[in-house]
Amino acid sequence: MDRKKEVRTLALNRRAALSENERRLKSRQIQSLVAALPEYKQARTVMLFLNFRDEAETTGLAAQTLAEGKGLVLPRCAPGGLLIPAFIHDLDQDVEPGTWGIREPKKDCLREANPESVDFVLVPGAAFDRQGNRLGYGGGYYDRFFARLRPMAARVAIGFAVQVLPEVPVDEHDQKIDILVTEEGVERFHKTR
Ligand SMILES: Nc1nc2c(c(=O)[nH]1)N(C=O)[C@@H](CNc1ccc(C(=O)N[C@@H](CCC(=O)O)C(=O)O)cc1)CN2
Ligand SMILES: Nc1ncnc2c1ncn2[C@@H]1O[C@H](COP(=O)(O)OP(=O)(O)OP(=O)(O)O)[C@@H](O)[C@H]1O
Repeated sequence: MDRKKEVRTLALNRRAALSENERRLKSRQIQSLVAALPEYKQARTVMLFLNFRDEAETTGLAAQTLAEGKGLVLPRCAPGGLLIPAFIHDLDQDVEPGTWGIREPKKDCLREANPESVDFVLVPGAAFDRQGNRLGYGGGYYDRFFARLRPMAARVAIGFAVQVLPEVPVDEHDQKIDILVTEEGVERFHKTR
């Protein structure tokens, strides 16, 4: 647990050291790479997250997803480490700051999505390695949520290259991602499910 905390802090500090300009440029590259993935192109229902703190920006990708007529799902944080996936149709009107100040689907008009209907999931993270492991912020939200997806749904993490480390610590419950996208390119991992 302490090891995870250390590695999380290290990676988040590296991310925080990027300038606004670097972040904007790299975020653009990351979003283009994601949009070019066959898994994204083929997806009818896409679950993204809207960036907070100094994460890579995802708003452009969300706008593109809506413009392409795909179903856009965003997670809402609920007690117990639970994520509620819900459809949104308008990035301004259907979104409000949730528990952690993250922009999430409005609580009073939640149009819940069945996790089984999601084809593509964009996954945030604090640190990643080249074996498909990911370390989150410690909420366990995504590890719990992965269990509710169809096995064939694509789990695609994004982050800046400075967040990729030789090895991140993992526990029994940690689930692997299928693809990692940074501004430097796309890495695919062997699906074991
Ligand atoms: N944009 C975005 N949305 C997301 C995530 C994410 O990483 N990025 N999540 C990915 O899972 C979930 C939110 N997870 C979060 C987990 C922890 C904290 C947080 O602030 N934790 C405290 C420490 C709490 C403690 O240790 O008791 C902190 O960091 O100060 C925030 C969000 C769902 N939505
Ligand atoms: N599938 C699960 N079922 C029950 N508890 C879980 C599950 N996954 C994670 N947890 C619990 O959630 C807490 C946080 O886990 P962990 O540190 O792995 O989160 P993380 O991967 O950093 O976060 P996230 O998945 O939100 O990005 C731990 O206490 C862990 O035991």
